[in-house]
Amino acid sequence: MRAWSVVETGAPLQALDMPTPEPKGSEVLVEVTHCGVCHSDLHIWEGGYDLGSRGKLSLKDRGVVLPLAMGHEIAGRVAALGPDAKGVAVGEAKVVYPWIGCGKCERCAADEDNMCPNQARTLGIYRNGGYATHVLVPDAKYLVPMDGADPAVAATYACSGITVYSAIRKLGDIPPDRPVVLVGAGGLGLGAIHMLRALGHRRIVSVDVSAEKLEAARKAGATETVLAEGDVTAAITAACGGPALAVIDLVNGSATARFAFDALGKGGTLVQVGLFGGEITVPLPIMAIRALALQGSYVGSPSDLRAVMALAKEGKLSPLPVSTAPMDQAGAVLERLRDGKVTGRVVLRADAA
Ligand SMILES: NC(=O)c1ccc[n+]([C@@H]2O[C@H](COP(=O)([O-])OP(=O)(O)OC[C@H]3O[C@@H](n4cnc5c(N)ncnc54)[C@H](O)[C@@H]3O)[C@@H](O)[C@H]2O)c1
Ligand SMILES: [Zn+2]
Ligand SMILES: [Zn+2]
Repeated sequence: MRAWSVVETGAPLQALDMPTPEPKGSEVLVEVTHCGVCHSDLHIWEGGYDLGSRGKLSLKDRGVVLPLAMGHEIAGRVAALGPDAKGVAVGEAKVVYPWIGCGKCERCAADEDNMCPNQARTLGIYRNGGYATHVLVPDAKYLVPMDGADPAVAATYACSGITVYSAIRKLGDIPPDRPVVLVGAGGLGLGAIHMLRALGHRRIVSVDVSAEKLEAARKAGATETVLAEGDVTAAITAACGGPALAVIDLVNGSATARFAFDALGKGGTLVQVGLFGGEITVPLPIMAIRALALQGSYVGSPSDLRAVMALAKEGKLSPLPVSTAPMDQAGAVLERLRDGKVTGRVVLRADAA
């Protein structure tokens, strides 16, 4: 097999040839057909997270070992089965749930792998992922049937789809006409617009630094857009017709979290999803007096992936704008994403490499 791998932080990816793994026990070998390029891959490639005054969370701190084939938005076909693999057959088209936990703890037993304290089996971060011709999946239960979906779009549900689905649910019960503010109109941001619409929301305020991204947000169904310059808090308040009660920050850097927090009105919730990094300080009496909630959100569960695939199958979820590129162009795609030149998602195609 071949894996387009990070060998050194920030250096070009290298195509490494290695023996194709033979699945043991309940493992399943999947031949990758598609893999989305997520901004989280960029954070890995660039070497870690910015923790503001606490410095940096490096790959070493996170336990990420190089060389690594990144890629956690994987679609493919079952290529080989371990002797104990059940409920799956060679040749079947699947989306891979990559946020795999230890498989032994209470959270994993409750179908909450993304909340497992030990994520050592997560594909594309701690184990080789989908920037490769093949990926080894620990168990067939992490494979969701493609069910006739476009694999290039369905691949994106494994991260951006479930991430926005899970983040929206953390806002609680919001009436369909109450505005939901989305900071960032990239892969996740456009996905979140489609998801909000699929869930019946009618007012969506999209905020981004790029006029071009805001144009894409309007096409996707945002009802208001705010260019993130000048007094962004005031612009968000104006777009909402008052202080915001529901904000999802899909960038979550020092600047965006600041204006997102400041835009919150009484009883408002800010869900923090992005990993751009940095920090904000919050005035504690304001938190209390306004009864505000700050809530982090990390990807989604295996059942979230099944729920998102079902929404798509019912025709409720418009597909994220996806363009494809050959797998061997992964490094160039990462550079375009870093430079803000990607609208929607780029999905790598293994057969085109
Ligand atoms: N918490 C999670 O579970 C989770 C899951 C997936 C991705 N992420 C993170 O979410 C973030 C977004 O991922 P993506 O794939 O959508 O990235 P992307 O590069 O496709 O989109 C980022 C968007 O943010 C905009 N932006 C950048 N700086 C901004 C600013 N200061 N103000 C307003 N807009 C700004 C960009 O113009 C772009 O449209 C990344 O940090 C990624 O790592 C988190
Ligand atoms: Zn991702
Ligand atoms: Zn676990």
